Amino acid sequence: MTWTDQTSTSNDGLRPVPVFDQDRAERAVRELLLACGEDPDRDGLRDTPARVARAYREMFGGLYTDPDEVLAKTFDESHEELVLVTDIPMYSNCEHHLLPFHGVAHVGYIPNANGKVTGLSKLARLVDLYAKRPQVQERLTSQVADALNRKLEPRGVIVVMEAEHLCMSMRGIRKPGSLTVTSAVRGLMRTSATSRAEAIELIKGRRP
Ligand SMILES: Nc1nc2c(ncn2[C@@H]2O[C@H](COP(=O)(O)OP(=O)(O)OP(=O)(O)O)[C@@H](O)[C@H]2O)c(=O)[nH]1
Ligand SMILES: [Zn+2]
Repeated sequence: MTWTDQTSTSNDGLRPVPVFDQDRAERAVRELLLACGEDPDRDGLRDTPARVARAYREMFGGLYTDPDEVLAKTFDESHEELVLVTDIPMYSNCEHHLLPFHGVAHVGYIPNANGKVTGLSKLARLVDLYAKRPQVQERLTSQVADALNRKLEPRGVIVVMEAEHLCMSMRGIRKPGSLTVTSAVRGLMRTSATSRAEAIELIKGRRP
């Protein structure tokens, strides 16, 4: 496991996790049900540990994929102005409560003078990949921006995410509908107020 941003370790905190351990996850879910006072052998729960484990394998699937592969293919296109994909649906899980946060991501970049651009779907793939990890929204936002910055060497990058955190809606402080907005800007998007304002205007402007 060599990719640069991979920081996950196994449960013992020592080794990187190369693959999802289905058996271990099933045992853990069974333990959790027992800890809650449930009977994991009753009809409705019998298949639940396996199901939950499979769901986690899918939801944390981004731990097992190299983000640089997503951006491996680039095109030479002489476009040196903003490329922006807005409203990319985003589902992640907060690493504090393992509860979902979900919303939309807006991802934009200004290609460099060589016009190195990537396929539009790759921006959404990148959001997906990083979202499918135990996350905090700030890190998710930065990781998408940093991956684009590293691989495309663009003149600027902007990533904005808006999400509702279920750990704030269905439990704890219980504020359904509250939105957390995070942004990460790199290069020209950080240094040029005009470039940043143009991108933010386009992100905001699509709303009625
Ligand atoms: N900064 C940040 N905080 C998050 C994110 N997702 C969840 N949290 C917060 O993580 C914090 C964890 O706080 P703790 O005090 O350790 O846990 P807690 O007792 O369950 O906190 P409450 O949610 O306030 O009940 C909470 O304030 C959550 O709102 C995130 O993506 N970014
Ligand atoms: Zn949380």
